Amino acid sequence: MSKLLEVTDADVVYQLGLNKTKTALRDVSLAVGGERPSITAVVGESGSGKSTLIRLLLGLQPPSRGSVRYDGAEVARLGSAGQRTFRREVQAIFQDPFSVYNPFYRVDHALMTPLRAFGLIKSREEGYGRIETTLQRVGLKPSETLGKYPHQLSGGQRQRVMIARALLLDPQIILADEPVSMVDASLRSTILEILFSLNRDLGISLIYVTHDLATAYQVADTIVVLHGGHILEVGDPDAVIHNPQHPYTQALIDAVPSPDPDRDWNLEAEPPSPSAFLPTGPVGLYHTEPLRAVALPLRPGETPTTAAAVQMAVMAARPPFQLHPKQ
Ligand SMILES: Nc1ncnc2c1ncn2[C@@H]1O[C@H](COP(=O)(O)OP(=O)(O)OP(=O)(O)O)[C@@H](O)[C@H]1O
Repeated sequence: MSKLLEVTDADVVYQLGLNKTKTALRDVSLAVGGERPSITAVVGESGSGKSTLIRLLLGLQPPSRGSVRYDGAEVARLGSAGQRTFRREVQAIFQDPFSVYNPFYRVDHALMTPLRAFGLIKSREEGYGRIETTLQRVGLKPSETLGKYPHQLSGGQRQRVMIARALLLDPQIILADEPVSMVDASLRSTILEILFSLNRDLGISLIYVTHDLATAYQVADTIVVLHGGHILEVGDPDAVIHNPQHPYTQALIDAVPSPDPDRDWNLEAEPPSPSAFLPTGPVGLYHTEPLRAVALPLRPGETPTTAAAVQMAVMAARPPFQLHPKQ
């Protein structure tokens, strides 16, 4: 059982001028953690209020109405010891890890500093021991990572170092804000799998904030659809995808690139290999009729669709289907 982070009936209203306000979130309620470690995906387009929600959950933005509670206590009213625990146990991973690093320090510094700041280590050696174990946990080789400056790492490595940095603090909850939007398509599923394993193996609850319904479906056990600062729909991924209650959710589903039966493919030409279009790992097909299929990343535990079926979907797809062409 992990600690519960809970937003209840919250509004966030920004003051734009003397008489002008902007309501970025209205009547939002959301709970993460508690009885069972969970993965909640918050899906919304630009301007829907995702960043505001993250700031609210991190205690960086006070609600204009309603409450944000962690382990039963109002976050805004936590004393200094409570604040410290909250800041350690609720970690965030942002979309552009480069902006989080100080370019003048080696990554060791980014990893050691929080360990020292929270008094979690007694010596440099102990720190390096924990750092090396944690880097391995996220699939990085310490010998290829430590001693490097941020610009000497790939985007995917930087993002994994950020996940390691969060993990070092032994968090209860991780808020991941578009964690895969800036990494190479072929790494996307690897990073999502790492996040998924933190939940499955370490019991960490995750909030995965994204504009991408497909990856939300892939990892989450609950999908929250945010639009214009409102939560329009909440449910388990299958219910949300197969039986959306709100037209906006349907529009999001429709926006997932799908095959176009009218597309005139030159069948004389060598058909493209599915892997050229779908490097994010095995896929499942939604509508199984030929030429009407929608390929989405597989969720853990699902059986992959046969390569032939994927090939058919790819052949029938219009260009936007090539969402993640190999670089
Ligand atoms: N500090 C602020 N002052 C005034 N308005 C703001 C402020 N921050 C955000 N907003 C407005 O609140 C709304 C929600 O913004 P927010 O950044 O939370 O959305 P978002 O879903 O994260 O968008 P994006 O994906 O583009 O970052 C937007 O209309 C934005 O212009």
